[in-house]
Amino acid sequence: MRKPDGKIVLLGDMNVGKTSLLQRYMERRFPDTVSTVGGAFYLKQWRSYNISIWDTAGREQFHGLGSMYCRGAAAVILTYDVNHAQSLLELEDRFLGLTDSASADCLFAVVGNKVDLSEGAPGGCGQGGGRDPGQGGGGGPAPRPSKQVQPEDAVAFYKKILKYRMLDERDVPAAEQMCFETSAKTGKNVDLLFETVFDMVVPVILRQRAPGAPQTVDIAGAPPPARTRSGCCS
Ligand SMILES: Nc1nc2c(ncn2[C@@H]2O[C@H](COP(=O)(O)OP(=O)(O)OP(=O)(O)O)[C@@H](O)[C@H]2O)c(=O)[nH]1
Ligand SMILES: [Mg+2]
Repeated sequence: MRKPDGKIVLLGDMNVGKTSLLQRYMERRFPDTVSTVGGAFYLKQWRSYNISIWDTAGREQFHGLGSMYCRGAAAVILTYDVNHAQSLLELEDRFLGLTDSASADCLFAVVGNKVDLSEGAPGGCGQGGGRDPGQGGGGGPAPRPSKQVQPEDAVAFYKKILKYRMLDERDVPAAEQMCFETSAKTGKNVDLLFETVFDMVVPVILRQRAPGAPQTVDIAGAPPPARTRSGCCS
């Protein structure tokens, strides 16, 4: 098997729909999923490039693996559930630090999944939460959760990522281009998400391959990340 030319990693809390998004894109379906153990990857041929896409486990017990999966990544897709505000906060608190091992010019996409659940919901009702509503219990239709995270919250988080990575807004794709709202269930914006990221990752791959390009730092034996990064998003 040919070695992948570049790597994309999906990160995010458990149950936000990382595996479902990947399966929707790669297999064109929305099957039942089980919570991911460790990680798994798909290979995608995009133009003449071979891209690996890594699905990681959101469960806390696998957290330590995250930075290993991110090592040398050309893009990271940070995923939350639009009906569960805590899942966006978790990206900042738990997952962003894992990207220290990614490529220096790694791209970031911020993805709010499960928009189908709150579409048409009357404002202010429901509790949101990480689990899908309507899975048994009670009679009659389950109330729709209210959408807890708005696009501007995702844009604000994207800007925090840039600050954390010490990147200038002028040197990276605009927040509006890299923040998506998706539904793995209906397929909404799923192709747009992955194909935008693939297109943007190609120049990163080319830069990584260019003669004289700085090589990805192997952090296996490296000291902890620079102090200046810790806590700058809070
Ligand atoms: N309604 C709806 N449900 C979704 C969507 N995406 C995922 N789900 C459901 O949410 C649950 C969790 O989905 P997964 O894809 O397994 O979540 P995950 O982020 O991979 O979770 P971990 O592997 O534990 O980190 C499953 O019951 C999915 O069917 C979506 O877009 N809409
Ligand atoms: Mg999963």
